Amino acid sequence: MSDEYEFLTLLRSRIVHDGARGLMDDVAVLPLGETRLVLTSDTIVEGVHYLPADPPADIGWKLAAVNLSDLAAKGARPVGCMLNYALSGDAAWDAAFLGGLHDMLDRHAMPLLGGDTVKMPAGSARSYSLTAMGESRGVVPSRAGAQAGDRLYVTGPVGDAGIGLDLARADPAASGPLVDAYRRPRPRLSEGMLLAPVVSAMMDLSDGLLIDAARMAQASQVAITIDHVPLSPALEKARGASTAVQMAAARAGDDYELLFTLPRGVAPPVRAIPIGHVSSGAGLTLMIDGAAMPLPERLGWEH
Ligand SMILES: Nc1ncnc2c1ncn2[C@@H]1O[C@H](COP(=O)(O)OP(=O)(O)OP(=O)(O)O)[C@@H](O)[C@H]1O
Ligand SMILES: Cc1ncc(C[n+]2csc(CCOP(=O)(O)O)c2C)c(N)n1
Ligand SMILES: [Mg+2]
Repeated sequence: MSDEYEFLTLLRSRIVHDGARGLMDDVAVLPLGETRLVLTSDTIVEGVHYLPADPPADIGWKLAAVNLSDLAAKGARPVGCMLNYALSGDAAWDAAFLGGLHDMLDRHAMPLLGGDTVKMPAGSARSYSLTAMGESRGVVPSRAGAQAGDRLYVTGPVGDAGIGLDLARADPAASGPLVDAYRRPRPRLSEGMLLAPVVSAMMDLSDGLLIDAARMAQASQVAITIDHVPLSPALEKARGASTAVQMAAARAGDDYELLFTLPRGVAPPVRAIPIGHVSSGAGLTLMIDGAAMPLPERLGWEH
């Protein structure tokens, strides 16, 4: 059991408010008059979520994108956010970070409303947090609604960011679509809004397809089978499409695509790739090229 899983289990035992969704979802949801407030908070840590040599504008972009992605997963419209910032000691670096943060926020009309600024002890790794608020006037899909018989989809291929991270680690000046997928993820907000009214369950892919699908199965109390690991042309060109490459892509994380289920016979209203199905029971099955694969001990990212 990971430290994170153990801590979340402890937190869950103390949760009493319905708005927390049992801490089994991407967000909290608070009814507010006619609408629902959708709340999420994500932190990125130097050396854990980004590389110290990553360009500051990309780090700011990524902080905004990972938070917006949780709103996308619930079909929420961004309404505002709060930033917790640790000064770098380099004013130009801080300005570039804010430039990238605002690039991403502006694309989705997300106003920055406030926050807090601190200084860290010299030499300590830095971390940045954003709390994002969205609103929804319709259904806010959860991870828990997948039903036996549903089909499983993803809004795009997985694994690009994982290879992008390897490339950026090897050469901080590396560029191209895979490095971009790692440094400049694109949260699927318009897709999420179109999907929210029709899906039975939805979440974003941050920790890896396998672990996130296993979480959806657990929250929905169903079994999920993945029979296709979708790879991008760029990834196939760089690494091929062997079983090992597909397995790595399914565990890599940082994808920020939407994973969702639809009743059989309902066509997705956005471009999406069918990757499996839901059945009664529990747990996750992975098929690659028609063969059931033993699941790796670690399905994805867990702290
Ligand atoms: N320190 C914490 N205090 C209270 N709730 C927490 C804490 N950490 C996580 N949670 C809650 O646990 C649930 C799962 O969180 P998790 O971070 O795994 O989801 P996520 O934000 O979708 O994932 P990711 O961080 O990979 O984007 C959410 O409801 C989240 O609000
Ligand atoms: C330098 C560096 N090393 C590894 C990774 C990969 N990674 C770290 S945490 C995480 C899941 C999301 O985190 P959380 O669940 O905390 O939101 C992923 C995919 C990275 N992005 N940067
Ligand atoms: Mg999420």
